Amino acid sequence: MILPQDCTTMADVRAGVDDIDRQLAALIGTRFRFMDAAARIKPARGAVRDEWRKAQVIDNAAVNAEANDWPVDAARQLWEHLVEASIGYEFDRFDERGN
Ligand SMILES: O=C(O)C(=O)C[C@]1(C(=O)O)C=C[C@@H](O)C=C1
Repeated sequence: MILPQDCTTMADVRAGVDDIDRQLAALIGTRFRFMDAAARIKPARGAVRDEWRKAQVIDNAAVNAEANDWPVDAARQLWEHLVEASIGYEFDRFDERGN
């Protein structure tokens, strides 16, 4: 894969971005498989949304962004959406259990 510092055209840049996005999609897919597991393991529907853990996950995302040299505010916004999407998905999977 081409490195950012080696890009000389926008085609190079976009090929790099598309490759990164494919990798992100695979990782996010694996993250959603953990939501399948959470929906299977949690004892009650009321446990699906956990605001304390949500705050911890978003704080972790901010620390990880800073460690990898990208904007902390962007990380907080992205993970806010990611965790809310995960919660919605987890509710759907939990409700499929039927108990
Ligand atoms: O840690 C959990 O309890 C999860 O179900 C995972 C997760 C997340 O997306 O990281 C999703 C829902 C909870 O509100 C908190 C965090």
